[in-house]
Amino acid sequence: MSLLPEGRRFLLAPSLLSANPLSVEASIARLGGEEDWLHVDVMDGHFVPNLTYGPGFVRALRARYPDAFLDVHLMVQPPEDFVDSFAEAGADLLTVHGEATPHLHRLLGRIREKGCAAGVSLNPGTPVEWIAPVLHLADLVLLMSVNPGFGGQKFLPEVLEKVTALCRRRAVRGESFLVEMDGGLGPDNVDLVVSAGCQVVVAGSAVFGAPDPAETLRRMRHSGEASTHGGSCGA
Ligand SMILES: O=C(CO)[C@H](O)[C@H](O)COP(=O)(O)O
Ligand SMILES: [Fe+2]
Repeated sequence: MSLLPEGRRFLLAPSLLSANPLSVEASIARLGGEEDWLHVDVMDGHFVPNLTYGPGFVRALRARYPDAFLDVHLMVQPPEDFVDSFAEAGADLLTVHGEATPHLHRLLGRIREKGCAAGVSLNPGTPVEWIAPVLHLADLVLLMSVNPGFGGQKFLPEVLEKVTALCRRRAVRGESFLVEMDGGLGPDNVDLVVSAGCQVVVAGSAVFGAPDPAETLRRMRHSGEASTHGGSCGA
């Protein structure tokens, strides 16, 4: 299964972490329908030093936006305890951190059994070799380009090497996972990550902190589409 619609080079996933928590609907309306996915950051105060939403938030999003693609980024430990409830709440994609469980192989299988696409994420300090044995079970790899826990941090360019390594491996093995980048992204650097081969770009503060979030997404789309392909790794 590929999550990338035919003819699309990359998708934009605004992160609700930077939306106004008192008026999430109004924040989503300000995206003007320019978003491809809605990125939902779930934090447990244990795997990461911050707290956000539970499955009830995803259930409410699903009820209000039945056609939205809900990209749920689980920064929780152990993720095994939460996969079923977020799947049943209506997530489309559940991404778990490779660092958060010794049972990644079993867990990715469980996510698919629950009817969701399965994603695996890595912190900036974790090498891609860590997840090599499970890549055939993944629909998406989410590379953190900041240390997880907070929005508004600076993009760490050293993670671009991981995109190159993953794209090479994907081509050699004929695998189909997408590569998503998350953290410190916006109109000024989307071209860099799309040309490196990323197919999903998350952006929180750059979108919701802008005077016109819809226009910011249009600028990001234009910049990413105009970027040059990065050799054999370009999407
Ligand atoms: O997973 C995350 C943080 O752990 C967020 O998705 C990410 O930080 C997005 O925010 P910003 O674009 O402001 O960096
Ligand atoms: Fe995220």
